Amino acid sequence: MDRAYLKDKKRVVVKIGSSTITHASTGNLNLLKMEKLVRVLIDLRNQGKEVVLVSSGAIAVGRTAMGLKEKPRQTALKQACAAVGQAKLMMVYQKLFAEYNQVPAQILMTKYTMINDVSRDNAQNTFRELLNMGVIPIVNENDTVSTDELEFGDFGDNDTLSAIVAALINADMLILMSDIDGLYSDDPHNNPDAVYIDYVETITEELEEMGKGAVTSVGTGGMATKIAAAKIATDSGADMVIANGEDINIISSIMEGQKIGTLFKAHKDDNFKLMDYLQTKQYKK
Ligand SMILES: Nc1ncnc2c1ncn2[C@@H]1O[C@H](COP(=O)(O)OP(=O)(O)O)[C@@H](O)[C@H]1O
Ligand SMILES: N[C@@H](CCC(=O)OP(=O)(O)O)C(=O)O
Repeated sequence: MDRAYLKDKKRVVVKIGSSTITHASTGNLNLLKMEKLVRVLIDLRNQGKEVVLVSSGAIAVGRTAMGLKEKPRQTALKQACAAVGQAKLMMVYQKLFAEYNQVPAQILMTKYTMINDVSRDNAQNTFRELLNMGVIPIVNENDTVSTDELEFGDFGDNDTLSAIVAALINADMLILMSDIDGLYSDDPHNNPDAVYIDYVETITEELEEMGKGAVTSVGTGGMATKIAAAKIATDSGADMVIANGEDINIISSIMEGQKIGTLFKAHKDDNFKLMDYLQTKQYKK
C-alpha cells in the first residue's frame, strides 16, 4: 500500500501514551522525547497543517511526583495523582513551546463534554478558534472529575478520546504513538510468534481479538483500545497509524508517507454520526 497520499493530510491529531513520555525505569518525564515531540508538532504546524496533541501522562507524572512506587489502583488516588501530574505536564509543555515562541492550549474533556449538545458544540467551537489562531491544543481526559476512564476504561483511555477528538474536528489523520511498532497478531511481549501487521483495510472481529492482550505498567488501554479508536477514526474519515514513540521523529516521516507503523485506512462511512456512536450503551450512563 503506497502511503504517499498521507503527505496531503491537513488536520492531524497525535496521541502520545504515558509509556512514551516517561522513562520506564523511573516513571519520570522523558524530557528529551517531549522536546522532540514539541519540535516535530510545531514543524508540522509550520508546514501549514493543523495539529492537535492528545497527551496522556497526568497520572504517571503525578504518581512519581508524589513518590508512589506502584501504579495507583484506587480511583481517588489516581485522581489526586492526575491533578498534580496534569499541571506539571502542562508546565513542561509550556516551557518547551516557549522555545519556539509558541503557546499551547489545554483542553480537558469528559464523556459529558461529548454527550451534552451544548458542551460538545462549545468544545468544537474552541478547537476551531484555536486551530484558526494556529495554536496547538493539548487534550487529556479531565481525570480529576471523571471516573469513566479511570474505572471503566471506556471513554476512557486516551486512545478512544483521541479518535473522538479526530471525529469531532473532522481530522483527516490520527497518529497513536505507543511503546510498540504497531499491531501484531498477538501481544509480542507474551507471544514470540506474534506477526506484525502493517496495513489494515477493514477491522474484522478476528482483528479485534488480536488486541485483547496485556497492558504495560504505565499504559492504560493496550491494543484493544487502539483498535476501538481505529474504528471511530476510520469511520469518521481519518486514516490512523499506530507507531512506536521510541523515535519521535517518525511522526514527520509518517506524515511524509513513509511506511512506518500500522496504517488503518479511512473509509468514510456516510452513516457515521459521532452522536450515534456516543449514544451506544457505554456512553449513556
Ligand atoms: N496484538 C497486539 N499488538 C501489539 N501490542 C499489543 C497487542 N496486544 C496487547 N499489546 C500490548 O499493548 C501495549 C501498548 O499499549 P499501552 O500499554 O496502553 O501503551 P500506551 O501508553 O501506548 O497506550 C504493548 O506494549 C503490548 O504489550
Ligand atoms: N488521562 C490519563 C491517561 C490515560 C491513558 O489512556 O493512558 P495511556 O494508555 O498511556 O495513553 C493520564 O493522563 O494519566
